[in-house]
Amino acid sequence: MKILSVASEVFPLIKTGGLADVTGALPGALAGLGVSTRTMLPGYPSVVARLPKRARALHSYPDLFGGKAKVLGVEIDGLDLLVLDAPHLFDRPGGAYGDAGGVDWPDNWKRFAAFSRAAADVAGGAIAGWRPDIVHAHDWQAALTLAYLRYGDASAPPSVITVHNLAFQGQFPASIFAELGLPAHAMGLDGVEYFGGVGFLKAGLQAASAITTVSPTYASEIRTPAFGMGLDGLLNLRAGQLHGILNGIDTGQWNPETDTHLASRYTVRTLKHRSANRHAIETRFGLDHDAGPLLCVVSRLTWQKGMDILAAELDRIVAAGARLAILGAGDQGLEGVLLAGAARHRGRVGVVVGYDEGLSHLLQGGADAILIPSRFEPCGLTQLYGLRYGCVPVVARTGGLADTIVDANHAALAAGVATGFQFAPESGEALVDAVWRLVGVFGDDGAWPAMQKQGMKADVSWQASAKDYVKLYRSIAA
Ligand SMILES: Nc1ncnc2c1ncn2[C@@H]1O[C@H](COP(=O)(O)OP(=O)(O)O[C@H]2O[C@H](CO)[C@@H](O)[C@H](O)[C@H]2O)[C@@H](O)[C@H]1O
Repeated sequence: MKILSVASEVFPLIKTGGLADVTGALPGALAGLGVSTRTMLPGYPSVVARLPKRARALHSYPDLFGGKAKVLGVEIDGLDLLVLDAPHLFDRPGGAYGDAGGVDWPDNWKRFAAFSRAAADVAGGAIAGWRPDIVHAHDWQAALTLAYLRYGDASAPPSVITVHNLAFQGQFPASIFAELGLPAHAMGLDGVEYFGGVGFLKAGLQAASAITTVSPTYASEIRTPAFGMGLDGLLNLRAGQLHGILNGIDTGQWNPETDTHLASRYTVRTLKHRSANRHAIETRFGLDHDAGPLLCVVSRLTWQKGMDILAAELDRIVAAGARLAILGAGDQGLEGVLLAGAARHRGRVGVVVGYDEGLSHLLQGGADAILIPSRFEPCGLTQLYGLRYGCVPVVARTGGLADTIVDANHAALAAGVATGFQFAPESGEALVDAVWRLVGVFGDDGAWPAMQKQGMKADVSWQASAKDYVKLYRSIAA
């Protein structure tokens, strides 16, 4: 079976968050099940820089939304890629979605409409000798692919759309509709129209043969007004086609036994070797060297991730005897509050502002626990990395966090099945209460390593979920 995966981020070529991890790892897991994936992504500068000199142009456009464009076929790091090389849309400094200051590009609608147009062309057979059996679009940036297929190509292959985060919907004014090249009747309630404008994600949800999101709990949550972000009505209408398939992780990239980002590598049998990583973290974050629990955070600094809740509780977390190493970037107001907290608690709280893949591995490999106080979390990957690295997750009970962590309540501890700490509601009180519970278990040198080891035994690979995707692909192809 042949899949065309369409995504705006793919690790290791371009990553701003968890989407890239998933689109970079899933093809490898599917390959073992007899499913081959070609992944289409935009030709950002970081992607074009990785292309071989003579990458083959498999399809060309004299004019794609205002400039010349080509679809280049390459293989990089085992991924079979189709890169949309369209310099007028993607060759610019800054990030994938905005300038260096984080402000969204004003022509994002055009960039991702063009990307989707080209993906729909590939799905329809634009590349000689290759046509996919299924089109799998990820998030709003790829969603319009399915609308182009729905309104353009009667023989279009069946499709899946995966929602990695319903908070990002690609909502634009109605005035852009005329430039999308869709027929007039597409601008309707069951088409691309969304609250009077054009909704890219909405259009994809409407057109897809099947909808998935990245955990079973989030699949239920988004059917409620509290989590549906305006799309719960549509998702309820399409509930029969909505599936929650848990993310896995790339257990090759994330393996404490071989991870070159660590100061010291280890296995479930040599947990004591984590102490060198712990020491390296303390040095890097300017923290005291002591025997109390070292907590970490690896996160986008946003409201979704509950980083304001965390920032407001630094004093009480420090008072509980914990130290905290925070790696994050995002909201500049939050960066300031956290840096001020670190200045107030020298030696107890350290903050590194920025995006640093290697440091994120070191934190998982040396901190005792990772805090994830998200207000909502479609799946979450950092708790899965935490499990694999013996970095005990402390999570809000929501979305995929609720699905992947076994709370250390009395019964779970007694049965030896606990893998972390869950708290609810998503409040400062509940977070601090969970930290106190952690401090209690940390002081028990039987229970604590048992919990680390139990987490390390959890299956966080793609194995089970890749099978679920194959089942879904087969069911819609039939
Ligand atoms: N400052 C920093 N430096 C280095 N690395 C950093 C970093 N900040 C974050 N990261 C890394 O970025 C990734 C973030 O993963 P999340 O699961 O939290 O995804 P995110 O919320 O971006 O995406 C959405 O999509 C994913 C994938 O489906 C869902 O799991 C998730 O719930 C949903 O919100 C992890 O690999 C993490 O280590």
